[in-house]
Parts: sequence; structure tokens; C-alpha cells
Amino acid sequence: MPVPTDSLVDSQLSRTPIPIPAIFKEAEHGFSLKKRGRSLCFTAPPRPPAKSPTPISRFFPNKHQSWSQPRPQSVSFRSPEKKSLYSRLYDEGKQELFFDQCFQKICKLGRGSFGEVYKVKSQEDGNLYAVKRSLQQFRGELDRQRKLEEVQKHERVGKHPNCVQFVRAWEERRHLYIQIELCETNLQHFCEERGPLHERQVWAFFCDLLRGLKHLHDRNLVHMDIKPANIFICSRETCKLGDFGLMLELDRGNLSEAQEGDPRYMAPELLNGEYTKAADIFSLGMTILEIACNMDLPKGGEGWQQLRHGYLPLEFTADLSPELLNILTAMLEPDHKKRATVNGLLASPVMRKVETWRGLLLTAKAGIHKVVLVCQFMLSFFCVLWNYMRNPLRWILGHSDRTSRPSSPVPTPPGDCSISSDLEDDSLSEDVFELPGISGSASLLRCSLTYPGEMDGQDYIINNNNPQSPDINKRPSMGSTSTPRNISPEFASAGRRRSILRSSPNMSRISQESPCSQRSTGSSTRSSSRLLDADFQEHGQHSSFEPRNLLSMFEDNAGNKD
Ligand SMILES: Nc1ncnc2c1ncn2[C@@H]1O[C@H](COP(=O)(O)OP(=O)(O)OP(=O)(O)O)[C@@H](O)[C@H]1O
Ligand SMILES: [Mg+2]
Ligand SMILES: [Mg+2]
Repeated sequence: MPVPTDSLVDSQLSRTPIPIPAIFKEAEHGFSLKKRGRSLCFTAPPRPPAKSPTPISRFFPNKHQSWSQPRPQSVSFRSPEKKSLYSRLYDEGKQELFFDQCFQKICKLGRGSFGEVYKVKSQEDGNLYAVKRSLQQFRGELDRQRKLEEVQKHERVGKHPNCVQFVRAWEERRHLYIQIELCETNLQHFCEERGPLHERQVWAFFCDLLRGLKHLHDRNLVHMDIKPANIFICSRETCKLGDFGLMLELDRGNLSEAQEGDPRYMAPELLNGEYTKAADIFSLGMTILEIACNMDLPKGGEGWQQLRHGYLPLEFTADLSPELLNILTAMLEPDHKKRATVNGLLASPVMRKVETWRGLLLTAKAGIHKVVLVCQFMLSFFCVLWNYMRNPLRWILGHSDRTSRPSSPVPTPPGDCSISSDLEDDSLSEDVFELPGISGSASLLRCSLTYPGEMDGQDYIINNNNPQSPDINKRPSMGSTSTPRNISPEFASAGRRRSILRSSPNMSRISQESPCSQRSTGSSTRSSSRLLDADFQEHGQHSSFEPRNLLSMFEDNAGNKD
């Protein structure tokens, strides 16, 4: 690795090296380019569980604690009194979770150290959201308080176009659920899909992120975990800061609880316990360096030290414009007191220019989007009108024929077979899919059950590898994006095993890691899938169960027609 001969940099590098935490021992020693499409699940093991001792409540469970009761409860720090969760769709008499009753689970979007995030459709308003569900149950009151703090932090952030929007949160059966605005992808996935970004795109994202960061810093909030996996891209490629789980509230004096984020993006002064807004500037600088240079940031070793001594590797930064290089140098200044501030960066002439054209571009995109919507509406309206005018009699007869049929549930389009509203389905799928050769038939059976009436003369073939299937299937990885720690050999081998499973033709579609695992259907088929579950349990063997049910279903169908 060539180190610049510049005497200034040399003198900086010859200073006593910054102590590296023990977890970086195995980290790489130099800089390298990003490998395209590399799966995240091998590099990002989840964080170890909280360090607190085993809670007494484990041994003497306190039945009177309101949060350990089965009823869902709203979580909000704006109104301290406990409120039971209200929804016109929620029926307390049912065993199903509030989440299952009020949302249609579409697929898993990702996983971090705290929770799993699902793409869902709200049954109440029909909109799509992301719901983050804590991975583990509360282990006691302290653990619960710690988890609930993320809600408090979200509420403190408030509304801003460059921060992921919080909707509401609730707890049920010792799990926390946080409903947030749905984003299209995160910056890490975006860069993996698109490869090196054009500098113009980098400036645009940079501008958005600085605005989001200004919103936080103006409120004395420090994000503490800025990295591509915690940056989200929403409609029309707007960048937003998200995952406020490690956020510090400087005016609340909660610095004793501060945790460092990902070591690759971590500011050097954090090792000395200096928690300031400057740490966010450093992490954002690292993020921009990574996406602008397509660089694989080191987790430790010599490369990690060099970046924290103000040395930017020439072989990566050579193509950057002098403006971007200057800004990055100011953001990655080793001394946090001399580092650039968010206001200083936004006030720089180059950033003001970027802000102006970014504003114009977003307005133009929004305008074009509206025009396209109007055109689409007009087109479909004229198509209907044309059909009607061509043959009004057939149209009326056809229409009345269709409406006179006995009412049957609206068939879900094939792509929607992935929609599930049952969290418990995860375990069922795992069992089912351990049996080779059963997956395709099982999905066919489940999707067949979506059409209890006649099939409208169409063949609904569920193609597991269909590129037209829900968009989430195209995600390169849905693995954990949590802060990397040492990868144990067992973890690495487990990861390899998973990848082998995923590449096997029988397992490809239904792996637990699959972004949009195409499991059971929506609410209309929930009872059917329950029947299936019962049948699986009763017969133990899936292969014996399946043909019998398929046949009986066709017989029933034929009988009904007779
Ligand atoms: N609003 C969202 N829209 C789309 N995808 C999301 C959203 N929120 C989270 N995700 C996906 O889920 C992943 C994990 O989410 P998040 O980072 O919030 O979890 P976490 O458990 O707090 O992670 P960490 O270990 O970084 O603290 C993200 O990297 C992203 O891929
Ligand atoms: Mg995260
Ligand atoms: Mg988090």
C-alpha cells in the first residue's frame, strides 16, 4: 500500500497509533475495492445480547406487570399514561396478534441487531409501511426500557423529509413493534445493485443527508450510527437517515449509555469517550468516501489507522473532483474540534449550488410523476369508454353476467401469494422446506387455496423464479445489516451452509433468508393455512399429506360445480 511521502502526513502517521479495540484484531490491513453483490449475512453477525445480568423476573415472573400481559399496548413517550391500542379491525377475543390482525405481512426487508423489519400493508388505511419487530422478547423491565428507548428517540426526531418517519409503536407479548415509513431500499443495497455511483448522484445523496443531519444536530441529537445500511432511499431517490436506536440526546445527559456504532465508520475520538456531533460528521464522511470511491472500508488494522490520521488513499480518491476531496478531508479531520460542522458544510458554495439544483430536480421529478399519473388515468378511462362504444350490448351483457355470479373471494394475483400475515408461518415454512422436493407443490397448494371458487379459466402458475414476482425478490441481500463484530468460524460455516441451501434449486425460493419468502396467503386464506398446519402436525409427513388434499380439493371443486 503506497503511503504518501508528504512530510506532513508522515509526521501524523508517526504519532502514537490510536488504540484498537480487541474486536478489530482480525480485521484486514489495507484498502480494497468493494466486491459487487457480496452478501451481507457473512459480514454482519448480530450484536451480542445486552450485558445486563439475568433479570430476577426470569426466576419469579411478575404476572402483574402490565407489559407482560397478552393485550397489545401503545408505546409513546409523548403521552406517558398507558393506552390500549385501538383499531377498528382488532378483535380482542381472537388469539392473533395485533400485528397479524391489522397488517398483511408482505415480506422481510432486513434484519439488524435489534429487530427484523417487514414490509406490510395496513388493513386500516391500505398503505404500505415497514414494521420493525424486536428480535427477542423483553427479558425484564430494564431490557424493556432499553428497547422502548428507540421509540422515544424516534419521537424526538420528529418530522423531516430527510429522516425516516415514525408512525406509531406498540408492545405485545413482550415484543416491541415500531411502525415506520416504508423506504425502497437502503444505501448499502442500492450501491451493491448499481455498483460505483456517479459523482453527481453522490452529491445529491450527500446534500439530502446533510439536511437530515442538520435537523438532528439542531435538536442536540447525535445519530451515532451513520452508515449506508442505516440510510434509506425513498421515492424519487431521496435519501433519509434512519435507525435511531443508538442516538444520543446531548441535552438529556445520557452520555453514560452511549455506544459506538459500526467500527468502519466510527470517529477516532469515541475511543476516548468524546461523544459529540463531530462523530456524525466523521461517519458521514466515511460513508461518502465509501460510496464515491466504491471502497471497502477497513474494520481495523493499518488502513483503519491511516484513515483516522487524515490520510485518504490516493489510488481510490484520484478520480474525485477537488471540491469533493476538500469536503471529505474537512469531514475526516482527526481532531474533532477542528472538524467541519453541518452548518459549515451546508454553507459552503459548492453545497449551496448542489442544494439549488437538487431542489429544482426534485420539483421537476414530482411534476413529471403527477403528469404520468394523470395520463395513466386518462388512458384507462378512454380504453373503457372505447370498449363500451364498440359494442355496448356485449359490454352490458358481459357485465351483468359477471355480476350475477355467486360472490367468491377476489382471486389474489399470483405475485400476492407471498403475502402473509402470520408470523408463526415462519416456523412452518422452515419445517416444510427442510423436506426436499416439497416446496414447489406446497406453494402450489397454498396458492390454489387462494381461489376457492372457479379459476376464471386462467392458469395461475406460481413461478418461484419469476423475475416479475414482487420487487423485493430483486434485492441482492436481506441479511443482517447490524454492526459487524468478529465472525466466529461457526457463524461463517453456518453462513456458507445457508448459501448452499439457497443455491439449491429446491430451496431457492423458500429459504428463511429469502427476501420475499412466498409463503401462505393473506387473511382470506389464513384459515386454510391453519388447516394445513393442523394437517402437517397430524400426519407428521408432509409428502403423504399433499396429494390427498390436492385431489380432495379438486373433487370438492368438481362436486360444487355439479
Ligand atoms: N423503513 C424501512 N424501509 C425499508 N427497509 C427498512 C426500513 N427500516 C429498516 N429496513 C431494513 O431493515 C434493516 C434493519 O433495520 P434497522 O437498521 O432499523 O435495524 P436494527 O436492528 O436497528 O439494526 P442495527 O443493527 O443497525 O441497529 C435495514 O438495514 C433495512 O435493510
Ligand atoms: Mg441498522
Ligand atoms: Mg439500530
